[in-house]
Amino acid sequence: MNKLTIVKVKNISKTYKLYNKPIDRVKETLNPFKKKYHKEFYALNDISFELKRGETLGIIGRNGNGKSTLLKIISGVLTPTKGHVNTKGKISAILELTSSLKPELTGLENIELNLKISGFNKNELKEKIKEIEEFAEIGEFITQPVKTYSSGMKSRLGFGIAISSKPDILILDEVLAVGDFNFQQKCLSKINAMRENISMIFVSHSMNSVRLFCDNVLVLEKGKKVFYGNADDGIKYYIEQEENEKQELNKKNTPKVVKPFYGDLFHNKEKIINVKHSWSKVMYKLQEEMILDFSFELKFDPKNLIIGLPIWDNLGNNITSFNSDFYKIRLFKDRYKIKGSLKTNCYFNPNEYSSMFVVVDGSEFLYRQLNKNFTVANRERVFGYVTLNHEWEING
Ligand SMILES: Nc1ncnc2c1ncn2[C@@H]1O[C@H](COP(=O)(O)OP(=O)(O)OP(=O)(O)O)[C@@H](O)[C@H]1O
Repeated sequence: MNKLTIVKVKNISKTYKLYNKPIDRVKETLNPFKKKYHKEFYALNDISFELKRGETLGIIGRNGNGKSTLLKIISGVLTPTKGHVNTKGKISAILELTSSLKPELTGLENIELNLKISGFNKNELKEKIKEIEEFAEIGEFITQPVKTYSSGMKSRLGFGIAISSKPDILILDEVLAVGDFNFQQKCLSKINAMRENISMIFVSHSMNSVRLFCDNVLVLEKGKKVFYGNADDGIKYYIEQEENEKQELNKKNTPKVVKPFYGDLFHNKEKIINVKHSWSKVMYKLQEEMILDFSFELKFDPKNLIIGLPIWDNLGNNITSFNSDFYKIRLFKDRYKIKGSLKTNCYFNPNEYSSMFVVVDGSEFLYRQLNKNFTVANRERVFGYVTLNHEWEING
């Protein structure tokens, strides 16, 4: 191991046997042919890195990706299935702040016990106890059994004890996630003051703390090392990855798109030709003016011409429909040439919509074809599917 290297983690893997049913474990033990009834689960998969003196390494990753398992292996609480860890000097691990505390003993007795285990002599003890007492701010409860403490008090005491043992390697697992703001600040400044003299491994979900303290970052994903290097780059990598996953999840969670039921598409070319219809834009914002321009020619004399414009959302719900009875059409040579537009305001929720251009004469369909889809994109949402143009009149 290099002179400056304090922790060397080499090809660490930790596997667990996963059984579908508890009985499978018994079956496996009793099977004369050593038949396997379990699946192998990799909590950690071939992890290697080195930590140098004075360096702080942040380990980040989402829940269940192996961070705590790695810390436990480095601090000797767990043995790896494969690989090995070499460490130089004294390790103090705060895996669970309160795990080192004995509930029946008082705060003072707990401090004393831990300091003795850490090898402090009688002369040093008094001063150290005072230091921890001051840090933990337990007040008169320091002479009461720890089982009577609040969780915040236990955390303060646990942290105080752990850092006072003058470790060479300090391992911190989410310590800053507990306790109130003041306590967190106190821990942070204590950690900061110790940084230069010791090596630290630091698990946190707070990217700010990681950015503040860590030189390097190890990103774990499903037990694998997916990034190791400079803290800023590591955080960027992690955040980008999280964003991508969120997007994937959103895609999965979006309801299955059902093809809207439009009825049969239809075009009677004997009676209607040169039909054009299009929305002014493909994307609208809330309240924006929407225009559908249309034109067509009729090869006959209509009795009661109606243009319809039904609209569906992406799930096939028929949101609304515009209808126009109109007669004012001008005979142009042998044809009726019609040109017009429908204007409305966009009061639809953000979504993708389909609409149809329908021409009917009395009860006879002449034309039923889809327009190009339009999308409504805005941050604000309306209540329900759509908001209708309206005015309130309220008299007090
Ligand atoms: N004793 C065990 N038996 C089986 N699986 C285990 C055992 N201990 C941990 N695991 C699994 O190993 C994986 C890694 O767990 P670990 O606690 O290291 O994750 P983590 O990244 O620290 O998560 P968190 O951020 O939630 O603390 C998880 O999927 C967990 O369910």
